[in-house]
Amino acid sequence: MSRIDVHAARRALHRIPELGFQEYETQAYLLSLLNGLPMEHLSIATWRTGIIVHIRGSEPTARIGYRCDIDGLPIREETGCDFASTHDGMMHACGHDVHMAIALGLVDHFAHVQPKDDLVVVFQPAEEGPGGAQPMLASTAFQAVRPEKIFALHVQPDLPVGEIGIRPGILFANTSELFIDLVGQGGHAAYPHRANDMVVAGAHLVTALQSIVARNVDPLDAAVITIGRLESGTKQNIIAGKARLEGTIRTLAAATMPRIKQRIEALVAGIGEMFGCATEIDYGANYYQVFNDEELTQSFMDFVSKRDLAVVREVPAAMTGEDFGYFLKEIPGFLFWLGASTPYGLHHEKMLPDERCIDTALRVLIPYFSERGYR
Ligand SMILES: CC(=O)N[C@@H](CCC[C@H](N)C(=O)O)C(=O)O
Repeated sequence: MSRIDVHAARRALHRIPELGFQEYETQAYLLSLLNGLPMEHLSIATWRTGIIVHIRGSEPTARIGYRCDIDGLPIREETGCDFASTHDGMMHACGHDVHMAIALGLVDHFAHVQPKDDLVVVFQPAEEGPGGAQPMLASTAFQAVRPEKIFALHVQPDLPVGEIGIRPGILFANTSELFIDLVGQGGHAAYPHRANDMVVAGAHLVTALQSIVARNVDPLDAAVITIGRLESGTKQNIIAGKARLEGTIRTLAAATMPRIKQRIEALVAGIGEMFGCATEIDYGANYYQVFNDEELTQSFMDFVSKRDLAVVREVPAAMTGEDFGYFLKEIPGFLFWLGASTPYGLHHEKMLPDERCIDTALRVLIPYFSERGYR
């Protein structure tokens, strides 16, 4: 019987990163492996560029979900590894190649060893944006096999292989993307008084935005505003008539997000007044916090520790975002960090998880699902 080599699959997937909702090659590759498995108790459905695998249990008392994400990032890879991205300017720099390999390992195992309960393994597109979880959750394909509990993981560069990090309650922040356009009047560099310089306006705005977290948010309530991209101008002696800021807002408390947005709107309106320019704000994709079901999380931590399957660390909440939060808003479950021992952080062009973490994840998850540890 054919088995999936999860390490080879991870390397193959690492070579072909694709952006959200464009994961066509990824989907085709995943399907080529999944379709080679014994099909006696397996059904495979697709949803856009995602895949939903339903594994029927032998004595089902519940339907349990496991979700991985499948998209890459617009980053030019600099790992120098021999299975580096072949897609120019794109990279699996957030570990989704590893996440997919683990999900493949689960399907492979349970295709050969039928689980007692039904399992639904979800390969979800567009986690990095614009957000695949919400529409996938609402889709007929997902609702047809909707699980009663759902689980996921994310690689964590800072934790060594063999460790997992988790906490009951909030683990990841609420997020909102942020896009701001400033439109003024360009002109000759030597005649600033006849133009309306959007480089200066953009620079003022980036600086002004820093005051929101510093001065409008309770210091005991964590929040972040990061501007990751600032684009303006075309040439050194031309005054720029446009500027675009792209960033993200993160808050641990859901109620802080609208307050920050109000302040951003006030500051952007102020910049419009100050520089006499038109302004536009777009909040792009918003992700709901990842809130781990407290009872399920605690019992998972005990399950893993008692069987010595991995070292379990209770970690603080992080300001990362994950649209898996939308699954957890509707279906109880949890997400945990999987130690991946790499010196470079998530979204870094040299980030390369130690792939032995795939074995840790399978060592933890296979008994958890087989023995119905979630009951
Ligand atoms: C785990 C991780 O790195 N997730 C991403 C999620 C992206 C959210 C959204 N596109 C945004 O930028 O706000 C993260 O950046 O935390």
